[in-house]
Amino acid sequence: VKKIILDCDPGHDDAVALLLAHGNPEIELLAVTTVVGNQTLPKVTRNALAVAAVAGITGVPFAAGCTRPLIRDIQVAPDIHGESGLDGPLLPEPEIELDARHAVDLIIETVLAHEPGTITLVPTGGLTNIAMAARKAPEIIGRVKEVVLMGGGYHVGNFSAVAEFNIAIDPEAAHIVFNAGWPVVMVGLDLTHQALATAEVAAQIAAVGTAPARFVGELLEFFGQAYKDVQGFEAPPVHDPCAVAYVIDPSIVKTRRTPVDIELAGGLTRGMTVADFRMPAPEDCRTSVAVELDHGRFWALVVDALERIGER
Ligand SMILES: Nc1ccc([C@@H]2N[C@H](CO)[C@@H](O)[C@H]2O)cc1
Ligand SMILES: [Ca+2]
Repeated sequence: VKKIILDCDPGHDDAVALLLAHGNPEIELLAVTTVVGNQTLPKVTRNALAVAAVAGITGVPFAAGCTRPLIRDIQVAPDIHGESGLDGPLLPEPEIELDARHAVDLIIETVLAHEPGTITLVPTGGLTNIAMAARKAPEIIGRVKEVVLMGGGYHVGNFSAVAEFNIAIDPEAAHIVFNAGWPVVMVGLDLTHQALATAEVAAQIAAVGTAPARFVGELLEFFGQAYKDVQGFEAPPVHDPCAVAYVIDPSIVKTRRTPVDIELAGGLTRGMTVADFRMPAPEDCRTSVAVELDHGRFWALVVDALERIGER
C-alpha cells in the first residue's frame, strides 16, 4: 500500500484525482489538503468536502492551507472550472468537518508521524503549501519518499506559451519544491495532454451506473465544454489523476530522469519548468519528468476506482 497526502485545488480534475485515490486499494489516503489555485481557498475547500460527500470519504483529515501564493497575487481559473471552481454538477453539502489545523501543519505532522520514506506527497495544485511545509519543517524533506506533482511541462504550456498554471501561479513555491532535495516526479502537460476523456471514456464511466460515476460524468461534461471553448480541445485532458495513477502503478507513466528548474526572472518565460535533456543526466539529479501515458490502463484505473466506490 502506498501512503499519500493529496494537496489539491478542486478543480474538476482534482476531484477525479481524489476519487481515484479513495477508490484504489493500493492507495492509503492519509490526508487531503487544499490550496488556492483554480479558485479561492474557501471555494476549493468547499469543493473538496463536496467530493468527499459524493464518495463517502470519512476518517481522512481534510485541512485548508494557504489563501494566496508566496509572492504573486491570486490568479484563479474560472474560464475552465467556473465561478464555483467545480461547475457542472450539483454539489452536496459537506458531511465531514474540516480539520482545525492549517494544511501546512497537517502535512508536517503526518510526515513526522510515519516511518521515514513511506509517504508520497501528491500536489495537484499550486505548490504554496508544500513550499511552506519544507520551509517550516525542513526535517520532512529527508523523510518524504517522493513528491509526485501534477504541474509544469517541458514542451507544453497553458498559462503561457511555456508555463503551466500550477507552477506559474506560484513560481517561487515551485522553485523551493524542485530544489529542496527530495525526489520529484513532474507529471506535466506533456503527459497529461495524453489523458483525454474521450467519448469512449465518458461511456465507460457512465456504464458504472452509480451516483459518483454520474457526478464524474457531469464534471467531465462541463470541463470538456470549457476546454473546447477556451483551449480548442476535442476532449478534455484530465490532468491531476495522472499523478495518482503514477503512484499506483509507475509502469503506466514512462518517466525520464532529467534536471528541472524554475524560471523566476524571465519576462516571456516566468514560471517555466526548464528541463535539461542533455545526456547524461548528472549523477545527483533527483528530478524526473513524465513522458508517455498508457491511456487505456490509466482510464481503466479510474473506472475501477468508481466501481469500487459503488454507491458510496
Ligand atoms: N486552463 C487550466 C487552468 C488550470 C488547470 C488546473 N491546473 C493544472 C493544469 O494546468 C491542473 O491541476 C488543473 O486542476 C487546468 C486548466
Ligand atoms: Ca489542480
